[in-house]
Amino acid sequence: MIEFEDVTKQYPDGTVAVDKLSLRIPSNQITVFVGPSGCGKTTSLRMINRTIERTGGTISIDGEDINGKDPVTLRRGIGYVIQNAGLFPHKTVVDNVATVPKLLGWDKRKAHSTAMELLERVGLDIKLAERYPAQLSGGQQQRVGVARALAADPAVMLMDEPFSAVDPIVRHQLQEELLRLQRDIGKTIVFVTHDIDEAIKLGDNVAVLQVGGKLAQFAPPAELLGEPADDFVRGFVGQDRGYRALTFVHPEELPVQPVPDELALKDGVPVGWKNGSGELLPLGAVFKRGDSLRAALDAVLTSPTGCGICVDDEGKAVGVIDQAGVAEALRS
Ligand SMILES: Nc1ncnc2c1ncn2[C@@H]1O[C@H](COP(=O)(O)OP(=O)(O)OP(=O)(O)O)[C@@H](O)[C@H]1O
Repeated sequence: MIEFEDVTKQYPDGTVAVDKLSLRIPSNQITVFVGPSGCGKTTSLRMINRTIERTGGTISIDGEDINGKDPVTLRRGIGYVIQNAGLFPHKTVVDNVATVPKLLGWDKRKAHSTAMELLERVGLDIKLAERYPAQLSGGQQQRVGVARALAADPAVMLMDEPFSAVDPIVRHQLQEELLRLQRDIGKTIVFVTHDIDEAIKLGDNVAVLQVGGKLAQFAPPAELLGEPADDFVRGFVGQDRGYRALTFVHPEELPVQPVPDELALKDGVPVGWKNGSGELLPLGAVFKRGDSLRAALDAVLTSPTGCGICVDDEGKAVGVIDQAGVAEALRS
């Protein structure tokens, strides 16, 4: 656990970036700091690895005050990922990832093989390992940044707007990858973003900060959407929070109907909706059994027939649901 107790940061020019911040960041979970520009997210994050020194209060990791530790030793146990990845431009991808293990004195071969394993783990094509960062896309660079931060197997990872500079589709992929990776590695991750959707998607807990580094609310996403603590949080989480809250509703069994004849299938996989003249209309979004009500509703809303398609893990159609079915699940 990382604990902030009355933590304050006043910069030399008098700016109070963080004001008496107290919160407990649970181990092995993702905690997101979110809030408007200038509210002190980055300052709060960087005080954890002491790349910014606080001016008041205490921060402890697993009960140990971080001020009692040598900053260099402290940082070795804490991975750090930033926007634009911050890779060394003159080192190849694999050497970027192997840098910290080599600094820790691992032999070259072990550092190299660990780096290759990590690149695979973050979903990077290992054919890219000998390239230089400038020869990668933004999304690929971010994956390398994550692999590099994981290289020394730190218990804690700090991630400062790591996915902000990539386009929405790549951003979505990187978010999914992070969640998948976290299911395996279970690190204590502190993640900074100004995007409430990203916070809700990634966070086990979300800390909403107000300008001046004041904590407005610290809660799991469903609670944040369902019970915003005040008008500031309500405004920040947005107008459609009711719809977003559906992300956290996972009905045991959605009332799925059998696959109708109008749905054209190839080897069981839906390929389009047949209209009266035998043409195929494009499919909308599909959802899987066990997905949230938001996914089911999205499938209904994007389907040309008003029927959302439910698929299994292999993408084969197992049934459909219409608006009435979603409404029924909402009521139950
Ligand atoms: N070195 C500095 N000297 C003086 N003030 C600073 C310094 N660094 C940051 N600040 C101020 O501290 C406040 C918090 O900054 P911080 O970067 O932590 O906010 P943030 O929430 O991460 O913002 P953003 O989302 O825009 O990156 C801001 O008012 C900022 O101008």
